[in-house]
Amino acid sequence: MPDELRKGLEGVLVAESSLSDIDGEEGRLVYRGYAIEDLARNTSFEEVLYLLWEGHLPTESELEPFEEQMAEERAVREEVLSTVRELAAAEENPMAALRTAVSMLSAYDPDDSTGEAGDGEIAQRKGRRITAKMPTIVAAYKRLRDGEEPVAPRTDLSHAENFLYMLNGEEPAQTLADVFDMALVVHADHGINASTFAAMVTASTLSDLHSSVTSAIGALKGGLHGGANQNVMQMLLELDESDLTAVEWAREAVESGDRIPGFGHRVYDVKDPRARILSAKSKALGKAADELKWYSYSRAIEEFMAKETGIAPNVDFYSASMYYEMGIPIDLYTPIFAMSRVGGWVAHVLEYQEENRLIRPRARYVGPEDREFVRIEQR
Ligand SMILES: CC(=O)SCCNC(=O)CCNC(=O)[C@H](O)C(C)(C)COP(=O)(O)OP(=O)(O)OC[C@H]1O[C@@H](n2cnc3c(N)ncnc32)[C@H](O)[C@@H]1OP(=O)(O)O
Ligand SMILES: O=C([O-])CC(=O)C(=O)O
Repeated sequence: MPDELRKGLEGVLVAESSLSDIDGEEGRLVYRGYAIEDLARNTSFEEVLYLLWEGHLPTESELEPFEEQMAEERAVREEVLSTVRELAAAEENPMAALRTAVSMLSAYDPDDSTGEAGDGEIAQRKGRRITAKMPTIVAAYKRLRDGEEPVAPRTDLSHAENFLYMLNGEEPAQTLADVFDMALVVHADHGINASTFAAMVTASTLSDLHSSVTSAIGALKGGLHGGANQNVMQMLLELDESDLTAVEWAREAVESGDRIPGFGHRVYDVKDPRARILSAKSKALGKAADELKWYSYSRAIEEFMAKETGIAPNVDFYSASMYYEMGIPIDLYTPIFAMSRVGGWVAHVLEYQEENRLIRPRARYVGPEDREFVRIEQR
């Protein structure tokens, strides 16, 4: 029995992985050896999915059928949409609605989950279907919640374009689709983060992929993980409503011991490279719309935090103002994160199951010992 306790599993190695690597001291992130900056600038989300799932960047002749397969899987059955309708009517949180709907997809998946146990090919097919369908669920939820009918997916648009089309009922401007596609690229994988680990823990019992992804969505939802992007925007809105400057706001929060959402990271000691990429986009979108307020608040908070605490922004900090500038409702930011991260969840499950071992850590028992049992009538 080991005696060193690592709360939060900090620094514990649980697996070997060739998917993504993080240099937390230098602020570098690579997917399968490619720098995130190069991927963000030059690849589509579909190419990144292919990279994560197949191990190499696709050639044009590999990418085309892959994109077609993904596009053909976008439609979601009426039974699932009708549950989404009920959840939207009940004002269920959209991450919770997504979690429920993804779980429900399992019932209609052509691959039977009973025979799945550790079968990589089945998990890969399911991974493709779940990834293709998640944007349809998120867009349908948003439209139903707004009293509109869902827009059916199209197969002639990219993953990013099609999501924005289903969300707004019209084809997006190319510049917006490109920014959104880049956001999907930079959120797709990040080592053994909490939601990926949740997916792996579930997979390690030889459960099915829908269960893994459902576990992961639940883990991503929390404010210490993916849910922080929504909290960042709520904070910026509250700051805007207040009489304080951004620096005064941040100082007050830090002095009262509050955590500023979008700051700090378990692995990075310096600025998250994704925050660098997203902050440039947030600035560019703000400039184009002649509304730099959200970016400027964010910059001022970043500068204050760097000077006063040395704590740097993570991926969730600038995605918030960027999505806001794109007109995306705040409570969809985390579901959008999930629409991208599902690529990493599936890849890690597939990789882990190649040499699966049940994940089962221990706790140091600190409860009472040797108590005398007393029957209920005598207690
Ligand atoms: C996609 C993602 O999941 S990225 C992370 C998204 N989450 C957030 O942005 C929420 C805000 N951030 C945090 O709560 C944390 O930084 C986490 C959860 C991300 C990482 O937590 P941990 O690795 O456990 O760091 P830990 O909680 O030990 O913090 C270390 C120190 O930095 C401080 N700190 C960490 N984050 C913040 C923050 N956002 N604001 C203010 N102080 C902070 C802590 O108070 C602590 O200080 P102390 O040692 O004086 O007590
Ligand atoms: O790696 C982490 O712990 C959190 C994170 O940034 C991510 O999941 O993208």
